[in-house]
Amino acid sequence: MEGQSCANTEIIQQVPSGSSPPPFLNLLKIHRELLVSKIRNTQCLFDNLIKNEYFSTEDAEIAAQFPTQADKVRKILDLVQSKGEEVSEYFIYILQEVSDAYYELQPWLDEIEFHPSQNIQNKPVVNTDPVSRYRQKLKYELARDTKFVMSYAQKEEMLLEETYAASLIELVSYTNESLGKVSCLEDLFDDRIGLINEDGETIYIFGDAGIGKSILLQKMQNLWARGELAVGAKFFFRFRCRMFSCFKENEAICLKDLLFKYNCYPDQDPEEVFSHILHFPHTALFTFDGFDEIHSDFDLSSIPEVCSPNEPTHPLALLVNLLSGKVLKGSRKVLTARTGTEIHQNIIRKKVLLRGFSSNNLKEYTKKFFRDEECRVLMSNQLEANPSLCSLCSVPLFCWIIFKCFELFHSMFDSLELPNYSVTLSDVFLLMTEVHLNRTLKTNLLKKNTRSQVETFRSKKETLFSLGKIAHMGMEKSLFIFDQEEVTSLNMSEQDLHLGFLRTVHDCGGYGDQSSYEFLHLTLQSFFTALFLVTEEKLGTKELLKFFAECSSTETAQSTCFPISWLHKRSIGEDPFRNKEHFHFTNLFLCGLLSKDKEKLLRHLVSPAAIKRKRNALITYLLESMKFQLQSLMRAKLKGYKQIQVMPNFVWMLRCIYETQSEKLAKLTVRGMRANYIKLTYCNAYSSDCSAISFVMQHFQKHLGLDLDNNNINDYGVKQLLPCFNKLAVIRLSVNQITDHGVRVLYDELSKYKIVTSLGLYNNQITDVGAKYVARLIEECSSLTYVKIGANKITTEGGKCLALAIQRSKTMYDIGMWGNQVGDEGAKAFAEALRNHPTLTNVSLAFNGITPEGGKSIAEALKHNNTVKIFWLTKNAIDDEAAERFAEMLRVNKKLAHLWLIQNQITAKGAKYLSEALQENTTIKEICLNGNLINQEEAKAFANEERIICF
Ligand SMILES: Nc1ncnc2c1ncn2[C@@H]1O[C@H](COP(=O)(O)OP(=O)(O)OP(=O)(O)O)[C@@H](O)[C@H]1O
Repeated sequence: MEGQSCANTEIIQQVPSGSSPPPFLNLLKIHRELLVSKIRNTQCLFDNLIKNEYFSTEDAEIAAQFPTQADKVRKILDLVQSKGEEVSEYFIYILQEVSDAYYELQPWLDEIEFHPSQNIQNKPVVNTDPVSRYRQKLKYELARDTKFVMSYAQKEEMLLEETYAASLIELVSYTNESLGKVSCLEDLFDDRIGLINEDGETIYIFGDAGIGKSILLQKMQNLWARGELAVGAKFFFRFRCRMFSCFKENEAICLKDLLFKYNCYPDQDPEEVFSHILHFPHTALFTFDGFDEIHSDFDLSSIPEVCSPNEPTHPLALLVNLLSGKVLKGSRKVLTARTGTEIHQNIIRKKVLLRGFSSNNLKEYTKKFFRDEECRVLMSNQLEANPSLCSLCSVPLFCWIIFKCFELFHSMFDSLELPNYSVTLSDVFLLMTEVHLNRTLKTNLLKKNTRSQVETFRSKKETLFSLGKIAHMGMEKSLFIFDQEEVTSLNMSEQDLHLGFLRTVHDCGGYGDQSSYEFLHLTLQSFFTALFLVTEEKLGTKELLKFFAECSSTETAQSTCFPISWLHKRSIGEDPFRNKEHFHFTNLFLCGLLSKDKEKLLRHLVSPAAIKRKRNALITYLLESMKFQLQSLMRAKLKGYKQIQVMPNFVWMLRCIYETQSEKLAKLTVRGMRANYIKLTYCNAYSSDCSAISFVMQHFQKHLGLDLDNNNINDYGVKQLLPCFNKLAVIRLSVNQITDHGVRVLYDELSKYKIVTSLGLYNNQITDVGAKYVARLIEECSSLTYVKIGANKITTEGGKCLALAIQRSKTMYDIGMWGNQVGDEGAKAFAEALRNHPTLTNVSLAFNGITPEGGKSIAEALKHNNTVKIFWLTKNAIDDEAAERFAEMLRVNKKLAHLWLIQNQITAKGAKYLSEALQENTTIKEICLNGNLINQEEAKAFANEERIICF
């Protein structure tokens, strides 16, 4: 040590005074052993030193003849040091520049704060290290190959960057209990979370078909290639598992072949590269996609226990050895498979479950998919409008298909102006089927798929039949899980089973070790059942319509919906609360598949005669059923209207009619209604149902009342009503989810036709913006006399606009504002409207934050009003002083019949004013003071005045 510091002093002393070049030679001396242990590649040093004439070829030969790498490095260091400061500096510069080869020395370079002089920086350095050259090649190829995502239908390419959205990734235990969420892809390799088996080497990612396993691996590969996956991997090898089952049984390859021949070949010195990988296995990362896709007769139990990386073996055995760590122990492996694939527990290090899109992920994906904001908003509304579509969208593949359908619809609507073109659920499912069927073409990576939908369906006819058969068999028995025997008896091929419509189910008991299957989504089983009903050539009418009968289990439904006796089938003791959605969906798809425009496709699967026969049977049935249902509905007569109140089942009927896209059926339904006021309240109708509702309602000849109160309709739903606005005289949409945008649509449409008399918007999400549209409607449509817009988010501003519109209107009869926040200023504006209004009869400003000040203005205005009969001021802050003004008003006003002052702050004093005033007023029928500050004892004072109600 002492000697060393002496030598340093000596060197430093040699530096000419006035300049202070860094002591590079000295650095090489001090850190000699570190350099010897970390420099693995000497060729690159030789190449650069010779090229810059710092070394002669003899120098290189002398150093190269040493048998070990360490001795070679020692000799090089000796030679470099002997040649002085500049060569030493250039030597360190090589280490810095070829960072790939000397990556282990990068921390050291940081530590010594190495900054080469300008002279040295001007000297060239070439990277001739085969390992780092190989790494660069891997990076380049992966970056190139992962830049684009081929769409599932294989018809277009999209940039990964612009396509990928995060999804729900969960670390789980062997038994799939959650161990935490993965927030970034590095978490997958971090042993601090989700480690379940230290000895396992494989990170096992699983999830359903189309959930995003492959794209997740692609994202991982792309990040690595761009240097953005900080997990310390120097080499990245990716494989599709299906490749391993393409070999013949007697074929054998060794690890080197697998890496180099079947992945990426090193341009220089493969031996050195391979030996580097063998020496540093932890720097290699593998991804194996789709373990479920391996189909081979190869006997995995025949894999030998001991294995060497150099020994050729069957590729499948090599895969298993890699995954289990018998070959290249310490390397990292990521394996994906569909849910239900059997993987040996002992090879698993971590288990990762892909759950698809959360609602936030879905929003992000929607943003990426639809660049155009208008389109994006429309799509989001549609998803909100349709819970069955929305639930399908948690599976990214389905989401993509649904978005594609929407895009198509939107482009047609915009560019070709086909306002009548509508996408039905059957359209979406047909596209979904087409995409899945095209999966089999996935192997051909270079060729885009140009097959039409017809060709795809025709070529996969048998597969569709098999799937239809199994779905139908299950639907008949209410069976959703199929065992191997059932599958075999229906001749389902292995390939059909793995197309992605079915998934394997485990732990369902009773089936022993054999696999069982279920459809990926229950609606898919319904769809295939319908497809079976349509494509089974000889199927009779009874069989065809069987599931309509299944939908009617309760007495009411049975007696009201289904008039055809042979369709009735209900065993005693059947559970009336059984969920019937899958039957409803089957019927829905049956209607869709038998619609006229699907015939072009389906006649390739079944004869046109059979389709026609079935369509006729279906239409006849729907008509009879509709007639029967309508006959038994509750009917009432309102002023000028004949009302019917329909049941939730009726919404399914409308959905079916819409799916048939049959105008004739829609017209006949309207005729059969024999009513012009349709009450669809509490029918659990969603916005998407509004398409079906307007598809039928637009055929009314005259004005129509449509009551959709208490459903799940949002702005999107309002838009879907577009085709029937020209008929709507009464439109009630209270207790739904309508915002200002929906109100804007209402204004635009209703003001065009000016026939609306009554508008119900109670309990929605309307703000002052929406209130202004309603105000304009009141002003512009003298027909509008009845508006309920309470329980929204309207404040003073909106309140004032409404009041002003009412003031200007010569026809307004009823305004309901219960539960907004117009406050005193709003109340004053309403007071102005009341003065001498010619028609206003019912007014509610209940629960609107009105204090005595606002109350007084109203009382004052009512002195000058001769139309209002009922006034609600319930739940405000009216006190005795204001009550006194109301009392004064009652001495003058001779029209008001009901004054509601429930839950205010009136005491016995205020009540006394009112009671006294009644002596001069015979028109008022009641003043309701319940919930004010009057106790039982005090109330006795007004016992003689029946019209004062305190309790
Ligand atoms: N995270 C995601 N972001 C954007 N799109 C996605 C995402 N995940 C999946 N997709 C879409 O779904 C399609 C199917 O995904 P992917 O091929 O990764 O599914 P998979 O789980 O590997 O399915 P399979 O088991 O059928 O092979 C993709 O082509 C893409 O359109």
